[in-house]
Amino acid sequence: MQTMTSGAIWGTAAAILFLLALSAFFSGSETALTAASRGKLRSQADKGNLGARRALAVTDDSERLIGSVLLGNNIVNILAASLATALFTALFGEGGVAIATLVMTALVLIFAEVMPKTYAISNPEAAASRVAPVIALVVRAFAPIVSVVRALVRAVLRVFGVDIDADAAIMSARDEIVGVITQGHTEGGVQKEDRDRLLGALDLGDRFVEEIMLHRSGIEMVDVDAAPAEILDQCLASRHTRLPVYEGEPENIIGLIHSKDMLRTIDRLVRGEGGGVEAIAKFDVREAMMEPYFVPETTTLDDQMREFLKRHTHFALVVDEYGALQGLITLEDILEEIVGEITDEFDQPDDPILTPDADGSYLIDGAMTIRDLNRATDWGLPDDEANTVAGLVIHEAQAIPTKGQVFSFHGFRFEVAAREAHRITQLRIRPLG
Ligand SMILES: Nc1ncnc2c1ncn2[C@@H]1O[C@H](COP(=O)(O)OP(=O)(O)OP(=O)(O)O)[C@@H](O)[C@H]1O
Ligand SMILES: [Mg+2]
Repeated sequence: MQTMTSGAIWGTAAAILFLLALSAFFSGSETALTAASRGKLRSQADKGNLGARRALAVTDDSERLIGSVLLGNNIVNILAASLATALFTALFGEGGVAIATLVMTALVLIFAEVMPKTYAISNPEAAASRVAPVIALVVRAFAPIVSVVRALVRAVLRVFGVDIDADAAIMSARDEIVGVITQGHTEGGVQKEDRDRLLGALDLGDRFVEEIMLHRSGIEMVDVDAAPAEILDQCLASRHTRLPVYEGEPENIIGLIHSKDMLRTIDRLVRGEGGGVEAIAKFDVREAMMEPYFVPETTTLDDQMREFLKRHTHFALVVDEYGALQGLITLEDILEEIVGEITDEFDQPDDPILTPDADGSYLIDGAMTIRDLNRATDWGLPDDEANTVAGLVIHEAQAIPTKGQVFSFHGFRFEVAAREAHRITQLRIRPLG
């Protein structure tokens, strides 16, 4: 049996308590730093909170942070247990090991684990900001050891055929959100309308202007050289508020006329000096029009929406990489991807309401986009190969099918109902089984 002087006994007891306090610090820090919301820390850091900024920096490499904190925690726990064993063996002889195990388990569990972690979880951001400066030092001091540990772990796992790809395991926040939303699909959690809105908003960053723009063939525009009365008639007849102005050929857009600007200019001419109704003939669309706004067709919907909001405009002309006119897009078109069809007093809904025929099949316009169809019917047709329903059938058939041809794929039966020249204009679609 070893003996200890009473000084050594008190010294060892004090060291054990000190190590327990350190252990509590590590446990609490681990919980605080992993549970703290990075969003909240970011907003506090932006307001000038130095601790929050440090907490963000230290959690940046979470693998290194966890490695360092666990290393520190284990060193102090094991050292404390060893000291306790020595102390209790000196005091009680053979039974010391058992007593040390009991006492240390209780002390570590209560004071060095549960208590600090419970405290940290009650307000993780504040706790993280407070411990971050010290933990940053610990991480720096332990960096070499943690790197060695990390390499060892990987080497051993590789022996067992497990290859660690640090990035592969990490699910992006977006994927996680999509998972939660679509999970509701099967469990009846998130309603279809809410789901469509949420997924639509999440998808804006992955989708491009060219997918939803109105094709150039459908743009209503005015000829700058047309007679004033003709331009006025055209604006009055149009359902739209803004009409592009072209010169020479329709691809050559030189401006954009807003009905209100036109009204204002004509009002000035008619009611102004030497006015009268005849003065309308003096109307010059060049004077009333504004600069057109051109955007590349490869802009994401997310970027385009921000750009519209920033520029305080709603209307853009879409061009390809050579600057050739492709179509037009408005803010409303992008918002429709989130909330579904928007119509005003003059709009005509372009999404027909789909009603199935008696046999459960739908007659669908070939130009309808797959997304709109999926949205209207709650089907899951893939939209990565083609934009429109006709495009999907052509892609799958590897040819332009003739009227009456039938295909089955993706769990649906497609029948070509009408074809004009090289376009499939109508399809009859029915879910199989
Ligand atoms: N000159 C145009 N030619 C063809 N389609 C247009 C034209 N202007 C707008 N659109 C289409 O009309 C729909 C409604 O768009 P938006 O509400 O921005 O235009 P608006 O109703 O003419 O104008 P506002 O609502 O500002 O009075 C969109 O789908 C857009 O693509
Ligand atoms: Mg409108």
